[in-house]
Amino acid sequence: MAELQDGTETARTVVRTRGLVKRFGTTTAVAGVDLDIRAGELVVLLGLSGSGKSTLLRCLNGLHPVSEGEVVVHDVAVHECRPAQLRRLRTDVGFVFQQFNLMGRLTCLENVLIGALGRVRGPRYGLLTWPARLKREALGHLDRVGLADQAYQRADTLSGGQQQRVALARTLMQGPRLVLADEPVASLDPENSDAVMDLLRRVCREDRLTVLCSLHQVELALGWGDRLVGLRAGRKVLDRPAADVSRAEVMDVYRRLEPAADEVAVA
Ligand SMILES: Nc1ncnc2c1ncn2[C@@H]1O[C@H](COP(=O)(O)OP(=O)(O)OP(=O)(O)O)[C@@H](O)[C@H]1O
Repeated sequence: MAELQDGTETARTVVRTRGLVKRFGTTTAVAGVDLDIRAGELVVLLGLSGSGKSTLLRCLNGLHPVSEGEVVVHDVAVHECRPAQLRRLRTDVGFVFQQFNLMGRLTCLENVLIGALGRVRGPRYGLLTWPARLKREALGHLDRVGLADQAYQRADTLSGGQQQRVALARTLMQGPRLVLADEPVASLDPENSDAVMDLLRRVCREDRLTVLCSLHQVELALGWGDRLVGLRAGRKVLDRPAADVSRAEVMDVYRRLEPAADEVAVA
């Protein structure tokens, strides 16, 4: 938190992009986005398929090098980072994927411990090779996501919702200050989607984590986001507190692009 001259506190900016452009060949996926995200916010990224949500998320932790513009995360200029600096930055930035990316044949506990690989030297083969304090910590994270009883069960025997909660526990184990979640509930039913969003919201509040999460479901976005950011064809078309946004305004983000005049078919 930064302190203002009058003594009040203002949340510090965790993510700042200016004129962010990402091109893939002739496709412009992100077309000049300015974005500021403050510590402790849960920001939801909305937009049609192909509007640039995943690309924007991946530019924030350097998974995609930017084509133009600036990306600053935790005061690190990501657009100028060398590979070693990017690796360091990523220990501070968790990434949650739609498909969980768990190691199915490993237990839930081992999967969570993978989040601590950056904190130990050398590879680990099996539970016995992990320090007891890290195992206790991992069990604590599993408990927090409601899966302590499944700690020694193979991850691929869990339901999709449970697997995503294990993936969240693994992210928490990493100890990040920023979590980027790319459609974390896209393959879950409504009940499990709510459970995962509730968890994201809780870690955001309790640990003062900052979360940027892309979603397709308008109701979830309105229900769980502090702020909604809408993308259309790579441009930011909405950026407001969720409490001030109507459903109709969110639906407008999903409006199909009008075809250009010269593309309109003539009979
Ligand atoms: N690695 C890539 N190579 C080439 N084009 C890409 C690549 N990644 C994304 N694109 C293109 O960039 C545009 C934005 O894609 P992106 O995946 O960011 O959209 P999205 O909003 O996340 O879509 P979805 O909701 O379907 O995941 C699309 O036109 C896509 O085809």
